[in-house]
Amino acid sequence: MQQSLLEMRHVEISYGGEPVVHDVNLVLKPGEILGVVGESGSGKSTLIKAAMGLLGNQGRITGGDILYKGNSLLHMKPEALRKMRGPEIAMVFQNCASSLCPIRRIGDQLFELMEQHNQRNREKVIDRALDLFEKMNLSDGRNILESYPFELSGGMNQRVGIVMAMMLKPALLFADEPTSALDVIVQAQVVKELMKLRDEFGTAIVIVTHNIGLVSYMADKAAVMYQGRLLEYGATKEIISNPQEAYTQRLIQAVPKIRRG
Ligand SMILES: Nc1ncnc2c1ncn2[C@@H]1O[C@H](COP(=O)(O)OP(=O)(O)OP(=O)(O)O)[C@@H](O)[C@H]1O
Repeated sequence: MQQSLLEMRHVEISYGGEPVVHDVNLVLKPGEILGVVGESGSGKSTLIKAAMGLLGNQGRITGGDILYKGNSLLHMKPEALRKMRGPEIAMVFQNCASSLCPIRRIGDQLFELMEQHNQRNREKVIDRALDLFEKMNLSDGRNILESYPFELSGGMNQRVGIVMAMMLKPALLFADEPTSALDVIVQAQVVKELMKLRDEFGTAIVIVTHNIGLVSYMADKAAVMYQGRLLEYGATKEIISNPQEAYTQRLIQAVPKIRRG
């Protein structure tokens, strides 16, 4: 049987001692896409922050365990966890531009990132970046490397953020609302490009979104969160075609349908 890449077992997460995520159980296999959907405050981002070791001072995993490739992340030293971020587990945020330094060229930021992981061969770094830019439909990669973030559009910066996250070939990519700041046409393009990355590199993706339509389109598995609990979890097709919970039914019904004629 294929080993799971990420597993959450009865996970409880608290801020300031107050539990906000309760008893979450999930399994993600290599190359799978999991869509985590739910309303604001339901705990979606908290789940992925916990797996990245980025809960901050107030946040703690207060119950259960999170395993990556069979190893507990809870018992990992902060330094080991830091080393995993990038080459093993990477993250894309809602607004990648804000995590880029506005006054430094994209290329310099890329080299710095790679240097932190002991990859100092500039030619190799450029080759990898240009290849990824192309996969993300950014045709003029060399020009982008020379650009500052403010010179690029929101969609371009978002793609740059995804390229940055993919530079170290992570096995797992967390994407927290990666397209919600973009207009709908660019959203659709970025989603397709994310799926292409999964197909080409076998990267598993956990995508957090409010949009169950997006989950239906791209995710193999779906997790519906409500008030810190996993309300429904399973194969996306099953959940969309046969939702068990009234909340999931409402989410599906709320997706606008376009009728012509
Ligand atoms: N740093 C923090 N300190 C205290 N409470 C927090 C903190 N971050 C999140 N919370 C609380 O944890 C709960 C879950 O929040 P979380 O951000 O994970 O939800 P979410 O589903 O990702 O929401 P959104 O879609 O708005 O991003 C909420 O009640 C929120 O107020």
